[in-house]
Amino acid sequence: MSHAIPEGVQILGPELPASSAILSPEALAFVAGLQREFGAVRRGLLERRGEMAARIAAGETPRFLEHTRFIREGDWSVAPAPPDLNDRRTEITGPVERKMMINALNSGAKVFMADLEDALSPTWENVVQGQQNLKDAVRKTIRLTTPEGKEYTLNEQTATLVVRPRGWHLLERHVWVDGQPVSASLFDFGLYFFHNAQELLQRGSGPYFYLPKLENHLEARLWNEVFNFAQDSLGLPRGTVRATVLIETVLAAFEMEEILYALKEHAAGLNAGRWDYIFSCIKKFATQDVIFPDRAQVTMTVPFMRAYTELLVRTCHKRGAHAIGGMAAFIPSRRDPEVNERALKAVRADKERESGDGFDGTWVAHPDLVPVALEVFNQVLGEAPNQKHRLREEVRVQPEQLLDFRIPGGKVTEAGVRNNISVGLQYTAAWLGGSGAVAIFNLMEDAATAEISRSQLWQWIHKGAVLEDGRPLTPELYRQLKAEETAKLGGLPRLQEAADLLDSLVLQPQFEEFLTLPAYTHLG
Ligand SMILES: CC(=O)SCCNC(=O)CCNC(=O)[C@H](O)C(C)(C)COP(=O)(O)OP(=O)(O)OC[C@H]1O[C@@H](n2cnc3c(N)ncnc32)[C@H](O)[C@@H]1OP(=O)(O)O
Ligand SMILES: O=CC(=O)O
Ligand SMILES: [Mg+2]
Repeated sequence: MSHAIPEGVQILGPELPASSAILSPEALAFVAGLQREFGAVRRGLLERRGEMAARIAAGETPRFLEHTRFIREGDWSVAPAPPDLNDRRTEITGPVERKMMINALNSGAKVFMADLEDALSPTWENVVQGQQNLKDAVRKTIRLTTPEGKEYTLNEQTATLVVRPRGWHLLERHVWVDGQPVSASLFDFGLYFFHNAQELLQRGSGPYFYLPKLENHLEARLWNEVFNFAQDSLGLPRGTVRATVLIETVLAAFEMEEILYALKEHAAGLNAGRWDYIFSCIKKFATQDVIFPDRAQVTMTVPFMRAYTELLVRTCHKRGAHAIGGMAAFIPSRRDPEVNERALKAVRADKERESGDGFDGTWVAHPDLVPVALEVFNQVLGEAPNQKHRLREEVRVQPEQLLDFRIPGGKVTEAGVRNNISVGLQYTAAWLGGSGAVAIFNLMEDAATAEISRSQLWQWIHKGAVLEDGRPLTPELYRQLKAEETAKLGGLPRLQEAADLLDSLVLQPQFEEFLTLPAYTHLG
């Protein structure tokens, strides 16, 4: 690289057009400072995840924590929301890709969650260019002219920007600090914060984040320490950062209050990240005698998903925090009116349930879904920015309800197996090609939904699931169905690599923690 690199930092990725602006010596020094301060604690917390998983595999049942009872019984609230994060009735999400970011910011949604996580394939180019796109979005200079000559610029009024860095389990292998790859969370957070925090404040906004895949309040506490360190380093007041935590692991559902408490003045709310949550339920109990039915049957209205979302709303409102709903995966179509109508109907029903339950806002995956989500939430909220006054004190959720994964009428079918195989293949191939969110069979698929598909296949094969027609799902039957599904996908780029990855994920005896960990070794 042409510019100086701080002592102890190595850049292994190639120089890109955005490198000099994004990977400046000062920005890299900031990220290296975070890594040196927090890298060891992060590793310790990941080890703790492994220990907890082993205890559950040995039969321990998660419970609300005894030693944090004082938090649950204490009288405290999170800090009031900043003005541009008080009305979150519709939030659009999408990867940090230039055209989509402009479309999302212009979509009419109140918030845009710019995603470096589930929706982004973290190629070196995607993460570095993504930071440049974010920098331009903050300064409102983001624009694009397509090869066909179509111009994209920002409207006068745009959504509030919230950024989702990658989860604690991931590394950014193109940047090393003192001989180790840097934490992807610290890399994504650090670069965004360094380049934009001051600018955002001057513009009347702030550095706002979504925090993914936390498993417990100690991981939230680590984020809180990162925020304090980052704010102190740049001379910004503590409490400038605002973070909304995705409750998208089954263990985090037992520590929702503790997570808000750990983030103290930085806590903004919780989000019901349904897809990773389902994945986590399958994963954490993968070695026990629980068999989940076809993916399409694990809906938001099954008892354990109701218990989790009801508890989330009650917890948030008790503490003055926003409760944000999740992503209905139905994708509208501008080409097929029937698909479009089906998607709008399904999304409307999902948003009606959420707004009726007390959520203050929700996620949508596509600009054409913003109007329906807004309409549904407008009906419930009217002029009010949120419905935090609905305390939902009647909600009582026992640990057993969060852990009772039985689904009345649930079945594993050949169609369900084929669907999981095909989605696993198509999504992994797209991810390897640099796209982290894709529409497959008219549904949004991203890293979280794809995890469900491959973890179900593992579970069905390894726990002896029997299809509704009486056949067990053996490795041989899986191989046969996979060969047929692969043949249907013809010349899809990176298909063979995706098929090899899927085979190893579903056939190996041990359950792989995240599909993106082995897949990342194949990425540019
Ligand atoms: C489990 C979770 O974590 S959920 C959150 C993470 N997942 C996501 O954020 C997924 C977000 N959604 C998407 O990525 C996309 O909607 C997809 C990939 C599912 C479908 O995208 P496409 O196939 O491009 O959809 P389609 O062709 O209908 O797009 C029409 C237009 O809408 C735009 N668009 C579609 N989705 C989005 C979005 N989320 N944000 C902004 N613009 C979007 C397209 O760029 C296109 O714009 P153009 O007309 O200017 O060319
Ligand atoms: O990140 C959201 C989810 O559903 O997973
Ligand atoms: Mg997720």
